[in-house]
Amino acid sequence: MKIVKFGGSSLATSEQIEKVFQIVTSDVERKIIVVSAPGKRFPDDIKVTDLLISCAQLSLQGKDYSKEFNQIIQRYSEIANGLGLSEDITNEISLGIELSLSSKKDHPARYMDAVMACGEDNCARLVASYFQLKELEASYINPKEAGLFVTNEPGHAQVLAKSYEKLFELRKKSGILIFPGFFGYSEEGHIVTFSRSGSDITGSVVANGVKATLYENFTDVDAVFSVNPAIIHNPKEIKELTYREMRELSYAGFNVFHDEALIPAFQAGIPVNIKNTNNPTAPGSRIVKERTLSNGPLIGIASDNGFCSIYISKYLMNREIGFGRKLLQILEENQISYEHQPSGIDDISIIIRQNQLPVELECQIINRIHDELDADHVVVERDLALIMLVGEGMRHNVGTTARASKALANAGINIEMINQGSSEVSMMFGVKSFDEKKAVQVIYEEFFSKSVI
Ligand SMILES: Nc1ncnc2c1ncn2[C@@H]1O[C@H](COP(=O)(O)OP(=O)(O)O)[C@@H](O)[C@H]1O
Ligand SMILES: N[C@@H](CC(=O)OP(=O)(O)O)C(=O)O
Repeated sequence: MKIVKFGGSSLATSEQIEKVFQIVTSDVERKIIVVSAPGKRFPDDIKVTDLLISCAQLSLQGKDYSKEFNQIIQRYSEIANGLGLSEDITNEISLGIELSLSSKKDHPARYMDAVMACGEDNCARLVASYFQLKELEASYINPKEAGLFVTNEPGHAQVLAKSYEKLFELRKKSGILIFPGFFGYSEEGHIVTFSRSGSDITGSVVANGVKATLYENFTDVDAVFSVNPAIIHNPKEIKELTYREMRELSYAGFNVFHDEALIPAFQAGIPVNIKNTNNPTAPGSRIVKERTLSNGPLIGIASDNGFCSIYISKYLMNREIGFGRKLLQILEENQISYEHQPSGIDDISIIIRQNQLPVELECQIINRIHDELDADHVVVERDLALIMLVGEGMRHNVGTTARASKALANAGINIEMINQGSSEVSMMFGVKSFDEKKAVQVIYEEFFSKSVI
């Protein structure tokens, strides 16, 4: 049994949904179909999820949301008409979204989640109706009925272990099941969404639950590329990569697959195949436990910006028991999570996402670090980008750091920080955000211009 997830780009129009139908019916193993909400039809288009967010925000502020609401209904209506479905389904969708928008607002984050989930939920109902119209035995399944239970963390749900046993029972259901992605239910019965792009997580969780043989993730590119195609034109395709490599790359900026979506599939040993809805016969990229190391040290280079570092130095920091704990406690008390923590003998840098550190908070934190830890220097550096070099081959290749730093130096790019991940499959360079693209380009040139992967 295969679990097949289709992303927003694969559900954006009726023509795309016809492709989905062809793909599903071309393989009898494709039994459970996880769908996102209709995504962008063209680069400047707005995803249905973003329109729902706008509606919910306006509604929370007591403002008129009819313009955005009509845009949403228009999207569903065009799809339904294009697929030859009756007007009834659009009317039902309209009523359902209106009902959700007029529900209780006493818990805004919970309200937002319930409205956002309408995107996937209605898309699943629509796809199921279309499959039925085509005389396929297919039905919509609600995540609560299926047993997808999650933590009560609005916008950041995590699956509860008890879901897996319940999801296994889906194997007994006949016909094709259309499962809405992106949300589950808390034990109290509330709708809770995963983080953005979280339908990938639903697919992985369901694949684990039913012990699928394969998790196919259909998107709009032929493969996972070794670098973001927005930075390098026509980059090399990755045929096969390990779970660890994909986790590092998606965390660091490859938004083709959600970084939290690997663990459930990995735990059940289920391979993931990223494929293209617009070119389904292309083999795509396979994410597996182990791969043969035929290429050079790297499989991919990812990058992301919007980081800052808090640099702290204090003579004999290495001998001071509890220094790190006290430092992290200051962050914890300010509800700040950190991403990396490169350190030396007398100094340490804490890398955090910049949006967690408004300027007022920065001053307070600097003062506390000076006062409570008696630090010699505390410096906050903003607007950093992190360039992540990833590859299982790094463990067996000497000189990777030297090659990357030489490429950066030749391009006149200053390295703000280097961090070798303890997993030994990644290495991170911190550069100024304005150097991000150039840094990725020169490192790509150094490692990929002649290699075969
Ligand atoms: N390294 C990469 N390989 C492939 N695609 C990438 C990579 N980095 C970023 N992307 C982008 O990810 C997009 C697919 O992800 P997404 O937009 O979430 O698709 P979907 O609508 O299927 O969920 C691609 O169109 C591509 O622009
Ligand atoms: N629709 C949700 C969840 C999702 O997974 O979407 P997509 O498959 O389009 O990335 C979002 O936009 O976040």
